[in-house]
Amino acid sequence: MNHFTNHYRQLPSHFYQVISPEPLIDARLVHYNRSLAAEIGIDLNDQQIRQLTSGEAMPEDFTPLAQKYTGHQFGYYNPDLGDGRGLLLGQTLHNDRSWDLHLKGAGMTPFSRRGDGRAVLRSAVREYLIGEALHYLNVPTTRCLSLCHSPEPVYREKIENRASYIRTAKTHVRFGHFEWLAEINDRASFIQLADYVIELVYPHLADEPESTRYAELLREVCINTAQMIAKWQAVGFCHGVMNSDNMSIAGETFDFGPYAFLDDFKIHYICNHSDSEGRYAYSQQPNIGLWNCQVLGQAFAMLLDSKQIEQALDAYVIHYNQAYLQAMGNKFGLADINENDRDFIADSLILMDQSDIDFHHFFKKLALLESEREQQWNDFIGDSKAWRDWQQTYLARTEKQQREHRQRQIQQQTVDFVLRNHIAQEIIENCESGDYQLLAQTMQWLQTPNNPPSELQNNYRHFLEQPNAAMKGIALSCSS
Ligand SMILES: Nc1ncnc2c1ncn2[C@@H]1O[C@H](COP(=O)(O)OP(=O)(O)OP(=O)(O)O)[C@@H](O)[C@H]1O
Repeated sequence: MNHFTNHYRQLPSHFYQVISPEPLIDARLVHYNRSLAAEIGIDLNDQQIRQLTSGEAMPEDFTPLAQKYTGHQFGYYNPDLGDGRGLLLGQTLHNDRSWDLHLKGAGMTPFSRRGDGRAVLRSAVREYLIGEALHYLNVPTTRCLSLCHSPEPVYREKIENRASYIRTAKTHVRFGHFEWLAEINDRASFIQLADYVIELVYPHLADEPESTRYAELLREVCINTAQMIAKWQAVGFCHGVMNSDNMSIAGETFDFGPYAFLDDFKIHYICNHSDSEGRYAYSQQPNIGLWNCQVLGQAFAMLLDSKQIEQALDAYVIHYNQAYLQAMGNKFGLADINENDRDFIADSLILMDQSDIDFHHFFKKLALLESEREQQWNDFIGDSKAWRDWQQTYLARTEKQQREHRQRQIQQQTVDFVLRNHIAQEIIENCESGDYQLLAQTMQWLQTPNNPPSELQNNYRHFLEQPNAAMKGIALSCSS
């Protein structure tokens, strides 16, 4: 039995505008994420979820509303943001937990500015897939529950099909919500929002005295953000649009732009074609995470002194560095990971960058090094002095480790099925032609990225191999 509500409505009324979604015409249900539905206690049937996702009908306990927020986009403050094409329907309550349900592509709102309030199938499918991919890679993330497709034309750079989808998150409160309340100097509302976030996401802080509660909140948000970004780096995920309105206060990966997983390892890889200066390049993600936390810290100056803010930002740096070292050390199969390994990891990545080596395949082959199949490693890495030297360093670093342990450790971190852009593109094209089968299969396959089922290995071998040059860098436009 579902328990729906919309507790965001407890907050002051200038936080949102209540709006009805604009239903999709002739909407078809593309997919219903039943494993997520089971986790969060949703027992709607196919017809009900189609009606909800298309905006045709919804349980009466929901109150769709567009949230007001602001944020820094590409480094510049934009005061005019808010949900321009999505509505927070409300929450489902299950096992003493609350999950936001947000309908994206729901039509125009007072925050639409020059936009049409719509989402297109292409970007909807991409967001749908990546939430699952990251979730099963153990990266905190928002995920999608259901997706609808309509033949209604929507103009982007060409005519596309309209779509709408339900996104779930611990909360849809973004860094930008707090930036907005600081900008309008609304201290009382700021405290209300901070307490709302604590109750929902950081309930262990609820009993802290006021003098430390909000400092702790900022510190924990910084730590969660740092740990999330360390995981992005380790799985080779590039977000693409790390604007502060796209940063979740819960530390979940949120609002994916033209994201990508790395193919050939390029430290400064830029997945967003609009990002001409590489602000959001792979190498920049940790620093931009800190930059966004600084922006959030400035907003929290409403309640905190500069020392408290500095401590929170210091916590970001400390926790990022710890989490990154641990995750990358694991990836290289190192035991007793310590500070000395930091240079080894950095040097290894520089060499990979110079050698045009596929990020994911590198680790797969590394697991074979020193085994009876070592030839495969040599064939993969090629015969160069730089790599022979590297191999010596690596073998010296790992010589006291049991070979089987090291291999198992690497294999546990190695991803065989990576949601590369060419895979997403093939699925999008199938969906656009009305065939949703491959999307459904992929949603299954993403659940075991380290252990691809034989069906995937037999029928979609090109999903598991390094993409060829033609498939690399598929130009995925930023317009969504
Ligand atoms: N087609 C559109 N119509 C109206 N507003 C839009 C449209 N596309 C984006 N926006 C608005 O522009 C701003 C930035 O867009 P961005 O792409 O970061 O968000 P989004 O993907 O639309 O939504 P979310 O952040 O909830 O995932 C947001 O305020 C968003 O609502």
